[in-house]
Amino acid sequence: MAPYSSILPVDDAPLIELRDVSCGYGDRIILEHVNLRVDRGSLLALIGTSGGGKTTVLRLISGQIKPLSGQVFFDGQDLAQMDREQLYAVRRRMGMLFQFGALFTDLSVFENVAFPLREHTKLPEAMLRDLVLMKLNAVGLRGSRDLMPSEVSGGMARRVALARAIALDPDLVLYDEPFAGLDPISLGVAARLIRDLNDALGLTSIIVSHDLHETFQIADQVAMVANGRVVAQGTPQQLRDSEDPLVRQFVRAEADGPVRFHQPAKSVQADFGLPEQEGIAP
Ligand SMILES: Nc1ncnc2c1ncn2[C@@H]1O[C@H](COP(=O)(O)OP(=O)(O)OP(=O)(O)O)[C@@H](O)[C@H]1O
Repeated sequence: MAPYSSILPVDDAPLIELRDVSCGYGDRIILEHVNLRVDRGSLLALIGTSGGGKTTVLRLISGQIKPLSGQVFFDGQDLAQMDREQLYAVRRRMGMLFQFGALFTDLSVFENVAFPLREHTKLPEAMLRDLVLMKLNAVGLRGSRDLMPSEVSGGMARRVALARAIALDPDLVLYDEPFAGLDPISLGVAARLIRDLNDALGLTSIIVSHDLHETFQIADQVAMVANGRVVAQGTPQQLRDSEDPLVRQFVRAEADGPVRFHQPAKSVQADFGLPEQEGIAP
C-alpha cells in the first residue's frame, strides 16, 4: 500500500493511524479491529476501563508490540514494514513518559534531561547545555537544574520527566498516566503544561489517563477504549453528550451500566449460606 504521504498532502494525513488493528498477548486477544487516527498537532486522550487496552495502544504506536492483523502507520509509514534501523529512527521521533516517568535517582535534574541527548547525539557540551536549559525552562525548572530527584516534589519530578521526554524534539509524545499520584494543583499545572508544550513546540500528543476532568479540559479528541475496541472517538463535548450507554456510564462516573459493578459470582445467598430468596440483589 502506498504510504499516506504520497497520496495526501502531508498536513492532511494523520500522524498516527491504526487501521483495523487486532492484537494480543500470547493467545489472549486484547484489541479487535481497532481504528484510530491522530491528527498532526492535536492532543488525543485515551480513556476507558482498567485493563481495556489503552497502554497496549501506546505500545502498538511505539512499535513495542506488533499487531496480529491490520496496520499501524506513523507519518504514513507502516511500522510492520520497517526494519530495525527504521523503527529505531521512528522511535527517536517519539517522546515517552510512561508510568510515573521515573527519574534516574543518582543523576541530577540536569543530567536526567541530558540523558537522551548524550545517548542519541554527539552534541558538543556547550550546545547540549543550552538545549537542556531550554527544555528545563519550558517546564519552569531551569533554576532547579542542580537538584537531585530526591530533593524535588512529585509534581516537579513529573515536569523533569516531561522535559526529558521532549529533549530530542520529538514529533509525538506518548503519556501513560502522566497525572498519577499528583495533588490537584500539580495535576492542573502538569495538564496545562502538556497542552502548552504541545502547541508551542508543534507536537502531537497522546495521553492515557483516568483523570477525566483534567484530560477533557486539554484534549482535542477523546477516544474511549473498552471491550477490545475504540467504542467512541470525538471531541470532549461529543463524548459528554454521547447517548452510548457505555460512554455515558464512564464519562458520568455512574456506578452501574454496561460495565457491571459486580463481577460474575455465586449468589449472595450461596456464598453466605443463606436460604435462597427472590428479590435479593444482585
Ligand atoms: N505484557 C503483557 N502480557 C500479558 N498480558 C498483558 C500484558 N500487558 C497487558 N496485558 C493484559 O492486557 C490487557 C490490557 O492491558 P493494558 O495495560 O493495555 O490496559 P489499560 O487499559 O492500559 O489498563 P489500566 O488503565 O489499568 O492501565 C489487560 O488485561 C492486561 O492484563
